[in-house]
Amino acid sequence: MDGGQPVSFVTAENIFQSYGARPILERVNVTVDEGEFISIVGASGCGKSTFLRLLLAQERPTRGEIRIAGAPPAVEPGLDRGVVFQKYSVFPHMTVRENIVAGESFRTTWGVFSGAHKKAARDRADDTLARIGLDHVADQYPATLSGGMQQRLAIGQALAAKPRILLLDEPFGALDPGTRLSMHDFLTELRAETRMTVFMVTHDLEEGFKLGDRVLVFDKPRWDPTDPNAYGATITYDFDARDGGIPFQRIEEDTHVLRPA
Ligand SMILES: Nc1ncnc2c1ncn2[C@@H]1O[C@H](COP(=O)(O)OP(=O)(O)OP(=O)(O)O)[C@@H](O)[C@H]1O
Repeated sequence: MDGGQPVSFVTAENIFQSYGARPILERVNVTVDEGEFISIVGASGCGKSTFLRLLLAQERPTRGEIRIAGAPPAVEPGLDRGVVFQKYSVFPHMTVRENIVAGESFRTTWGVFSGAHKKAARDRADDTLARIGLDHVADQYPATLSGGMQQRLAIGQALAAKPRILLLDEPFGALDPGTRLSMHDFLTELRAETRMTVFMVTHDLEEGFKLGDRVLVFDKPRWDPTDPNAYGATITYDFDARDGGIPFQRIEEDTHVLRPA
């Protein structure tokens, strides 16, 4: 913040991304303020996860530039950006507590703690586990936890490194509706505490509007029926979703983004 005004934190400027000759994203432009929660929706295969990978610097765009706090995103994982996927975000061979310690250790030079640092890291991990309601299963392995608990662990692990940006790729997609709702509350609380910037890909428009400050719709503005892969997707709508945003039904009518691909 600068004099009370939000300052652009993440910027995507004229991003194009192609795999071989196939365009996936084209002319993606967006500016995000620190602390905003950005939901990303769009048809399957339109490049939502690709956009997250660009933010993570796992890939470089074919054209255009991503900037985080004024600089290209660092290639090292886990320093300023934490990531959670629908599945497989935690280490199955580590206990719950070890997973949290591992999340924080991404901030260290070598990715490991030693001596007194290790003990302090375990204590901090126990605080985090109490915070996310998993202290009673600290010594268990992830496979023994429910889906909701595993995703809470994954989010706790991603937050242990104190990232400024949290990237969520359909984090609740595999959970039953009740667990999903309690995860919404959990994420809302965590966000109020940390004021982190969040990008969340979801197939659930209601979830996107409920949690997001803005909902970005990725879609193909140009479409060749004889060659569906001829053009890439871009951000076709950028909805203000604060205070409930625009009603779900209207989005569906206006954009058709949820039509099956
Ligand atoms: N490394 C890659 N090489 C070639 N093609 C890729 C690569 N990664 C992704 N793709 C293709 O790019 C397209 C966009 O993929 P992406 O996963 O970003 O879409 P998405 O919108 O996240 O889809 P979904 O909603 O189904 O998860 C897909 O057709 C995918 O097959």
